[in-house]
Amino acid sequence: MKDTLFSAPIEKLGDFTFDESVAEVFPDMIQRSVPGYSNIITAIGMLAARFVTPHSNVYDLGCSRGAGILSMRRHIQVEGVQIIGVDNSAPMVERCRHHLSAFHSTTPVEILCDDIRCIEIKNASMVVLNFTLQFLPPDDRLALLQKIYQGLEPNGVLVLSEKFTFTDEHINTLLIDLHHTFKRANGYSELEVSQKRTALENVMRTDSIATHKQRLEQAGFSQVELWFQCFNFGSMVAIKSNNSPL
Ligand SMILES: C[S@@+](CC[C@H](N)C(=O)[O-])C[C@H]1O[C@@H](n2cnc3c(N)ncnc32)[C@H](O)[C@@H]1O
Ligand SMILES: O=C(O)C(=O)C[C@]1(C(=O)O)C=C[C@@H](O)C=C1
Repeated sequence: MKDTLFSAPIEKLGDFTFDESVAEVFPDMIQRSVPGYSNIITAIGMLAARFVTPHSNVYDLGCSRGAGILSMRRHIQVEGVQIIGVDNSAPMVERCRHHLSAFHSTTPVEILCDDIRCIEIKNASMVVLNFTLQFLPPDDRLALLQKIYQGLEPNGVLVLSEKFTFTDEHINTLLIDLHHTFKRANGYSELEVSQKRTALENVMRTDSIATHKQRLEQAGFSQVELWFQCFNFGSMVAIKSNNSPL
């Protein structure tokens, strides 16, 4: 379904939430809003083919309607893998479960309606945070990454995709502007772009690439790299090294 949520003037613009109306249009919204989204989803599948090991767990934290899970599941060839998707939006979880059940697979998937800060992560070969960390309060981000690091097995991978801010004001303005041009090219009006931006202001706090790298390293990851960037959006991989002390 087409996203027209911000197309008419909204008198009292509240904070953006992943409610019923957002969940309904979400695939169209994210596809038209995030440059490179499809490439990232495809690459998550390619990474799953390389990193997922037999008899391990795979987590998609903030899985929304399950695009990342489907991509991983299609590429997992090893046996005994359990995929766990987590999202605290009930309307997203409902659609995710329904969508996944339409495809046959031998790899089981469990979708939990829960807060990613509360779940246990263990025996993981791959963890995905695809545009989710930016919605956590900044003070909670390090603890989540530490929990992920501890739950990963050696050689396990974390994929972290985010919208970024840039410390150079000129570059920051340029990349935000290019993102808005991208959204306009995808059919969003000036009003839609600006109302969504205001709605996101209090709920989505973005970090710089340098902040993400530092935080990942602080959490324990020694191998961290940005593998994709388009304008102010991108995706990083962080690998738990083989000779990790933890
Ligand atoms: C931008 S969407 C993620 C998109 C999705 N990963 C994909 O690739 O299609 C962010 C998701 O994170 C979920 N979310 C945000 N904070 C959360 C939290 N603390 N616990 C669980 N889910 C959360 C939201 O409900 C939303 O579905
Ligand atoms: O639409 C925007 O401007 C965004 O920042 C995109 C973004 C995201 O980065 O997660 C914000 C909220 C929606 O979940 C989909 C995409």
